[in-house]
Amino acid sequence: MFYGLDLQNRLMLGTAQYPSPQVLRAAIAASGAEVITVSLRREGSGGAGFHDILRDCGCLILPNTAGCHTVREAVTTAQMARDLFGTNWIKLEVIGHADTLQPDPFALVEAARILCADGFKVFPYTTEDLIVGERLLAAGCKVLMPWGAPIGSGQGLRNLDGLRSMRAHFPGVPLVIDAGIGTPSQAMQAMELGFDAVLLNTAVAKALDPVAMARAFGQAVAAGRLAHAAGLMPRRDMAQPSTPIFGMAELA
Ligand SMILES: CC(=O)[C@@H](O)[C@H](O)COP(=O)(O)O
Repeated sequence: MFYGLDLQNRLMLGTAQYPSPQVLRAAIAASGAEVITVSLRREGSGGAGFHDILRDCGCLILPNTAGCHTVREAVTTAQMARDLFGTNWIKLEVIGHADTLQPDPFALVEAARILCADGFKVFPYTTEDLIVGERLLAAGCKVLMPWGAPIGSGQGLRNLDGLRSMRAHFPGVPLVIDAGIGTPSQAMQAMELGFDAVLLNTAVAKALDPVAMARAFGQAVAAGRLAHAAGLMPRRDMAQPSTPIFGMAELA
């Protein structure tokens, strides 16, 4: 549940960098996504076509504060987004470093505290750091969005151990892998690990065929979720025959 909302489709799709509004529209439909994220800047510069897509696609809009570097910027952007989109959902990004676009954990927690107190349902883009996660929950967040890898890098789940620990440490908290996913198999891996959803943008928008790629990601996320629910076999160091050995011919 994401702030009381259950989602059948666990792929959340970004809406930036598509070759055209038509391709964006078709990619959203092909992905099956029920939630799309929109930056306030993009909304402002997207034109009527973009606005129509947001209105007609039937998806929930998760506005984001992409590009914000300070608490003040992020909080103001979130408040403007609430007015513009008529939702109190906000994907909170407070960027701390220009090269890695990694979140500033201190500013993030502070902005989350202010926005939660103001009635927002905050989806904070964070790292896999457990203490920062604890602080975000204490600030009022009910969902955490750890990064897979730096935004736009396509590196996948870069700190697998850290993400596994995070999943184990916050068993009841919806965790969404956000950013850095480059291939459908990486998205599937996140879901197999028990993450609740995957948010991505660049891998679809910059594909040669974004519509086909959106479909591939939708299917991968669904398959990973199904596999996790089905119970994956434990890994073993040594071989174990999968065919029973009784009944073998005895050679005298
Ligand atoms: C669109 C958005 O919110 C991005 O900031 C997000 O984190 C996606 O990252 P990728 O583009 O790496 O998928």
